[in-house]
Amino acid sequence: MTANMNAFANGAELAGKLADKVAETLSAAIAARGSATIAVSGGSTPKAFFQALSSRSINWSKVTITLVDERFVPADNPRSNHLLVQENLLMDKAASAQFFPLYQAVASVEEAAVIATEKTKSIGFPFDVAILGMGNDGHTASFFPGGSNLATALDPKTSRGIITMEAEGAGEPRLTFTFSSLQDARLLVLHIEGEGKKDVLAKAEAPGDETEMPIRAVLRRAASPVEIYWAP
Ligand SMILES: O=C1O[C@H](COP(=O)(O)O)[C@@H](O)[C@H](O)[C@H]1O
Repeated sequence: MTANMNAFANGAELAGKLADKVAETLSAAIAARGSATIAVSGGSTPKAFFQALSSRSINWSKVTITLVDERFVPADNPRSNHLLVQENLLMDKAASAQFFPLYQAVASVEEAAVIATEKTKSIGFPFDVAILGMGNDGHTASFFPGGSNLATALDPKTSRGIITMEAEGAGEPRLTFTFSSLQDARLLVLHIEGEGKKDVLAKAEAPGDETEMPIRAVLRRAASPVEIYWAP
């Protein structure tokens, strides 16, 4: 599909403009369908964007937020994506939004994936907004190079929902929405910052195997145009 580059002078400008675009999209979804859904990423990049978004005046009580992916750790773990969202997005005006976590307090990550899929069944057909990040290894969501379930996660025939992923670069076992769940979001954003990530993106845009840089699946095959938000 197409990818559009939206470049900004710095991270603060990007955070504000992306928050405006997302707030506008969520409001339009509420006006059209009575509710709105958004799946967000974790990691180190989205903090300022989350804080900016939480200040936007939209009808947050009609918004459901979930995660694109999560580590199999409880929400009080410093590496939890839930914790990042809790501390930076589910506050201020956005405190009234509903949040669906992917982590479940059960014995195995496989069991958690089944429960999370069931609990998120009512959202994301498609998501109104999905915000993806990208690691320096070309992973997005928890689609890691060498990941245990990578082929299944990227297969367009794999149904919507959450599957598990284990990979050397992933740390803990992961829970991730599948490619089919994310690629048709009404607003599909790839949010990256820094010159290093720009270089990784250029490499991903060059010919090569999707399994080496799984972000390629999104750049090449997403049904929705990919809006790239980048700042140095
Ligand atoms: O592991 C993860 O990393 C990516 C990228 O994170 P960043 O720290 O390089 O911004 C993130 O998109 C994903 O949600 C997260 O689980």
